[in-house]
Amino acid sequence: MRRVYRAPAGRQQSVVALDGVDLRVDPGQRVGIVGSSGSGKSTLLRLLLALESADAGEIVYDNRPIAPGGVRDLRWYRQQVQYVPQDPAGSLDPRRRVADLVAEPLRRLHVDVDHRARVAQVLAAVGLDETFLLRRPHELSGGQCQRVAIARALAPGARMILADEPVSGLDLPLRQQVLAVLEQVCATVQTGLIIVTHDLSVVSRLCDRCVVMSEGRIVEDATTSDLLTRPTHPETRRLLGSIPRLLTA
Ligand SMILES: Nc1ncnc2c1ncn2[C@@H]1O[C@H](COP(=O)(O)OP(=O)(O)OP(=O)(O)O)[C@@H](O)[C@H]1O
Repeated sequence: MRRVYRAPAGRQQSVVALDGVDLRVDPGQRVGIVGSSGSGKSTLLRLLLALESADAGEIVYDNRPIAPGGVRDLRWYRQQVQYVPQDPAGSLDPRRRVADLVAEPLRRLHVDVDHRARVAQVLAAVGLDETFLLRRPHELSGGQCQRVAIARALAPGARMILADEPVSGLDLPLRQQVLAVLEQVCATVQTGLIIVTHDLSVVSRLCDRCVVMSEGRIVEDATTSDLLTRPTHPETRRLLGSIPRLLTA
């Protein structure tokens, strides 16, 4: 796949955000996408979410090509592939209650299940009991907001969760809590995960596979344990060097 952002008239050069990216993810796989700032991670995620089109190449899911389009065309895909944003507090409508926030994708995507039961089920999966149903986002901690965001993603029955730096805005104890929730959810609900992060320790905890990006290309793609113990690309070694504790683990 290739994605180029054209320069506005009279401005600097176009940016090649992705070039020659070829990624196959199997059902249930948990893949970390790491790389330095500007390496193309978020662009890849936006393409996978069908929010933007590639200039060359395509996204294929279950043998069907995916392209940005109308809500109706993409409804089935949006049910299967859901997004957890970086800033949960900012992404949750402050006026709505948790029950309503989690039910919203069920309504929008016309998911034919008992909405009330599904909301309770996914909230329980992220460790929030019914006392949270009537709270609004300002009555939640950052970690609880992120749990609600994960519950929202799970609600339509997603088979794959795409997350962009889902714990980077949280302090250390909350990061650990949310990582534990994601870990547990992936294991119990058996959903796949593609997680964009700067942090290899997040990958080592959650992912069975890791893809390293540099300047719009995939420069290394390996099992997490191989990547952490036998990195082959200089960019991977550089990223590992920024977390020395992992090198000695
Ligand atoms: N809408 C856009 N218009 C122009 N250039 C863009 C746009 N979005 C991204 N880019 C450029 O594309 C390249 C890849 O950006 P991208 O956000 O995908 O990187 P990233 O690896 O996610 O970075 P970060 O870790 O800082 O979020 C960068 O050079 C960026 O400046």
